[in-house]
Amino acid sequence: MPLRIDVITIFPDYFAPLQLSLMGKAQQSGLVTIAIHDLREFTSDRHRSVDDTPYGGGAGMVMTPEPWGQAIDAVVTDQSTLIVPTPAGKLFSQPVAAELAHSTHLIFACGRYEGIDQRVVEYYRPRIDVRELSIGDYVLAGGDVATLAMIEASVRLVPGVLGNPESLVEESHQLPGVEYPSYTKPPTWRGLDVPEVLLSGHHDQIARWRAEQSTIRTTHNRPDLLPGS
Ligand SMILES: CC(C)N1CCN(Cc2ccc(Cn3ccc4ccc(-c5n[nH]c(N)c5C#N)cc43)cc2)CC1
Repeated sequence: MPLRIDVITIFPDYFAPLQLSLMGKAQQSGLVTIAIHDLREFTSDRHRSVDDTPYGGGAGMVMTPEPWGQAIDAVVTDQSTLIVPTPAGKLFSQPVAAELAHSTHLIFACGRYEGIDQRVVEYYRPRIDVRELSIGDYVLAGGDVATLAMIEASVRLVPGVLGNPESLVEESHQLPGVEYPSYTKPPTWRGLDVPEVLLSGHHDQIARWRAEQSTIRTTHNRPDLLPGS
């Protein structure tokens, strides 16, 4: 049963990259099907409007609920998970990507402006799994880029999508922290040599060196990922 993904957005062209590379191959192989829907196709007024002023005042505009209700109703099943990207969401992570990779049907609601009327989440929450997710503590102009990131992170974990599942095995067994530095040919480049140990063929020494390098990089770049932090 392929993973089905429906993306609802006012900028369908944002998702053209999903036809390329690994995501494109995943679709061609039938492991994943991805459909992009223009929210404005679900409006009923002449101007195809999707936003209005916020109740209670405040800056900007809020996306009105009805087009979202029409669009989600057009694709939803009882197996659906509705993902709503938002700065206020729970943090998206590799474990969440693994959960999404094993879903049956994902619907991504890509908001813009100041967000989507909260009643959309309130309406679907009693009916299907609804997840408000954020990809990080910085502010984007909408949910489209976040959706691209979450789709790529999740789809690469769908069994059969990655040509070399070995890289997933290594990724999953990796010690907490960031990965070690990687090198390839040539052995010397602009006077810089590949670390000698990597050319030695001593796999135990290579593994030890890589673990040390991971710890050094994690300590420097991501001390929050160190064990016990
Ligand atoms: C007081 C009141 C008027 N302010 C109202 C706006 N608040 C913050 C605010 C700022 C910008 C946007 C733009 N936007 C629209 C839909 C949407 C979806 C995701 C994201 C998003 N940003 N960063 C992430 N990691 C995200 C994810 N995932 C951003 C989105 C939405 C929301 C700040 C408070």
